Amino acid sequence: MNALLEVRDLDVRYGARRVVDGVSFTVGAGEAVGLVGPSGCGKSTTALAVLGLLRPHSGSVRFSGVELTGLRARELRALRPRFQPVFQDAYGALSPRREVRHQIAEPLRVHGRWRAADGPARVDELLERVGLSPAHGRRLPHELSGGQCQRVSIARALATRPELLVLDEPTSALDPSLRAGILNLLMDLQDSLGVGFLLISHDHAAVHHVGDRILTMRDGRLVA
Ligand SMILES: Nc1ncnc2c1ncn2[C@@H]1O[C@H](COP(=O)(O)OP(=O)(O)OP(=O)(O)O)[C@@H](O)[C@H]1O
Repeated sequence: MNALLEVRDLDVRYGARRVVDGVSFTVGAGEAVGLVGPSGCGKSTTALAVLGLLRPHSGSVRFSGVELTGLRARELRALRPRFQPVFQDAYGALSPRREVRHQIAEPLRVHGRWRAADGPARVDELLERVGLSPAHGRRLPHELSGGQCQRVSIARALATRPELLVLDEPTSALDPSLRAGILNLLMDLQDSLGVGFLLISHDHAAVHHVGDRILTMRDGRLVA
């Protein structure tokens, strides 16, 4: 399997404090890799560095062979359609006053891929892909459940047909009854779209459910 994402000797510090210490791992094309560990061990910081949203002190993050550390914002933006984040607080990540179909379309507009002729059908297809219907697209976020909001976030992340999703605690804000639905959706998307995942969670059961491979982090280091 080709390494889609290759992280080598990642070292991230907040001021003098080293929070990620020599972390190395890969995610292959279409592979689901789980990153687990207790609260505060550095998982979210690793995710931010992988997404290019936080500059590491040292180390390398390569996506599809391209070194992300030190890229200019414009260069990173050009790659962004290929790897997309999904965060824990799906409701907070959505604008409260816009119908969700417009929010799903947003990455297409931002990256110049929106076409009036087939854009709306593409949004409906994305809604169905995540287990919602086109009618859900006409709702505002507060008219959806937490699980449905997370599905909208995932649909939006999929709009540009990314090869990798970086999901940081995507089920932690949800009722246990809704968690399994989202985890099953992720496995279904991996099968049907071939999209790879880096799935970050403190919930071992969730990550074991979905991950082809599990990385365990403690105090900023990978321990297994
Ligand atoms: N912006 C920041 N400035 C300073 N310290 C930070 C910052 N963000 C996180 N930290 C600290 O870095 C450490 C790692 O945080 P991080 O959020 O990466 O851990 P985590 O494993 O994702 O935990 P959680 O699941 O609780 O978010 C924690 O001790 C945290 O308090």
